[in-house]
Formats: sequence, structure tokens, C-alpha cells
Amino acid sequence: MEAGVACKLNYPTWIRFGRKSTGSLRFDRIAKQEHKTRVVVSAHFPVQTSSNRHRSVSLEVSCSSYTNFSASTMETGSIHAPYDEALMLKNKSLEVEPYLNGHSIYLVGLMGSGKTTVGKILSHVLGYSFCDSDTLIEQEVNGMSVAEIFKLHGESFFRKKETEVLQRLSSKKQLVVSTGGGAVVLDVNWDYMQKKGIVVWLDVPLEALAQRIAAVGTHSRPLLHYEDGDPYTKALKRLSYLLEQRGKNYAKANARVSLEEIAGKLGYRDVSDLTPTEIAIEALEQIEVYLKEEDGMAIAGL
Ligand SMILES: Nc1ncnc2c1ncn2[C@@H]1O[C@H](COP(=O)(O)OP(=O)(O)O)[C@@H](O)[C@H]1O
Ligand SMILES: O=C(O)C1=C[C@@H](OP(=O)(O)O)[C@@H](O)[C@H](O)C1
Repeated sequence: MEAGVACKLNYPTWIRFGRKSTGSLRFDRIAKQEHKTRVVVSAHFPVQTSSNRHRSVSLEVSCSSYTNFSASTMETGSIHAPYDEALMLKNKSLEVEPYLNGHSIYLVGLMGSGKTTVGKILSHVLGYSFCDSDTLIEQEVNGMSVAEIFKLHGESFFRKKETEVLQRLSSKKQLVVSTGGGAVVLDVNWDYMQKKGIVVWLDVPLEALAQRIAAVGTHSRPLLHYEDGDPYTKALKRLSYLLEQRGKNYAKANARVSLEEIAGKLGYRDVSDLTPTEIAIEALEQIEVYLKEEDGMAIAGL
């Protein structure tokens, strides 16, 4: 089909895919001028996942001639086009960036929710600096690891340092900050994060978190050392408890990125099929929704 349409117009077509089963097909401007072709496009986007993880999209396109608009359809068929997530991420960041106005992004969520992984992707695509609050704390405490800080100085010392780090970052713009899972508990931390920042919650099902943590081990996460059992069981038990304690705090975030919802939208059966880039795209979408709402409220004087 792609070849067929291109052949009729003698120019290549551009196909842009949206994420919510929508998209558009754009024809080269010169092609439109030269051929005086009015293109009527009806697109159908069932998302399919192939075994090599490259998504392809079926697209049905109908074209009719401009000079004889009522004329019959030139061609109908189906295109399988690669789903370029890096390009989609870039496009989304270009769309969101002007609304961001330099505001920093603070990622919150339970241990293993991907704050560091997704944060690095976001900082790179937005051209922001990336900070990991745990790493900054470790640097402040003479390079001691988080686990060692907990062991030697206790959790309250760690929390004090965490607040100091967030206070220091709060005066800066254009940062993507991966916070520690417990940063949401203290109100003062929210004041710092929201001073020049937007808080985004990565909401990941507990089983997926426990799987991720079990894959790398629990040694670097001292709060997971209280339970018995294998790493998966230990992580699942403790994370369930922590979510009960902190659920309300995470829900205060300006934007929520639910992996279950993204997987549903993309037609995946399991959240573990999602790539960090797909999660980063959704984070930008949710940030955009939040900023547009804020903008609307400011214009309405609310
Ligand atoms: N979308 C993802 N799918 C699978 N594994 C992931 C994903 N995001 C992160 N991980 C893995 O999970 C672990 C924890 O991720 P990380 O970004 O360090 O989380 P956090 O900073 O929230 O603790 C790492 O081993 C990372 O490679
Ligand atoms: O949930 C928590 O209270 C903690 C999460 C950890 O960070 P990650 O969420 O980056 O693992 C780290 O700050 C510390 O072990 C405490």
C-alpha cells in the first residue's frame, strides 16, 4: 500500500503515529501542489506487538482525486510501519518543553519504580541535568553507601540529609531528580520539590517492583532487610507495607504515571513488556496534562 500511494503521488508519504490509537498521514507539500490531490484518509490503528518487540501498526488509507472529489477511492490497503519510540519521545518532549518553562521534574515512587532509569531518559531528551538524591546524600556522607548510612547513622539521619539535599536542589531549575522512595513522607520535602518543580509519581504494581528488585538483589536497599525469605518475597512483603504507609503521599503528586494504564493503552498483557522509553513518553504526557490544567486555571483566575 505504501508503495502504491507513493507511486500514484510520485512522492513518499509521511506517517505519524499517535499513542492513543490515533495518527495522521501527511503527504509531501510539493506532491499536493503538483498533483492537486485531495487526500481523504481513514486510518485504523490496531496496535500489534511482534516477537522482536518492534511494534507495527496496520493503517488503512483511502485517497481520492481533488479534481474529481466524488471519484472513487484511489487505493485502500494496509501499511506496516515501525513504531519509533525514540522519535515519539523527542516529539513529545518538544511539545511539552515550552509549557515546562524550565520547571524541574521530581520523580517519586517506591523503590525500584524506575525513577533513576526513566529520569535519565527524561533529562537527556529535555536537555535537563539529572540528579539522584540518594547519590547526592552518599557524596555528602563521605561516599558512604545508603545501606552503610542506615546501618551506622540510622534512618532519621538519612532523612535529615535527604531533606537537606532536596532543599539545595529546590532553588534550581531544569533538573530531573530521582528521589528516594521515602522522600514523599515529610511535608517539608514537598515544599522543596514543588518550589520550582513538578512531582511525578511512577506507579508500578508491587509484583513488578519485587521482580525488578529480586533481579538485582536487596543489598543496596536497607529497608528491605527486615523480612525473611528469598529476595522476591522479602521485597514484595516490605513494599506492600510501605505502599500502605505511603500511598496517600504518592497520590499527592502533580502527575501520576500508571504502568498498568500504559500497558492497557498499548495493548500489552504485562507491565514488564513496557520499555523505559514508553514510560518516559507517558510521563511527559501526564506532565503536559497537568501543565495545561494549571495554565487553564491561571487564565480562568482560579
Ligand atoms: N521499565 C522497566 N522495565 C524493566 N526493568 C526496569 C524498568 N525500569 C527500571 N528497571 C530496572 O529496575 C531496577 C530499579 O530501577 P531504578 O531506575 O533504579 O529504580 P528507582 O530509582 O526508582 O529505585 C533497575 O535494575 C532497572 O534496570
Ligand atoms: O523507600 C525508601 O524509604 C528508600 C528508598 C531508597 O531509594 P530508591 O527508591 O531509589 O531505591 C533509598 O532512599 C533508601 O534506601 C530509602
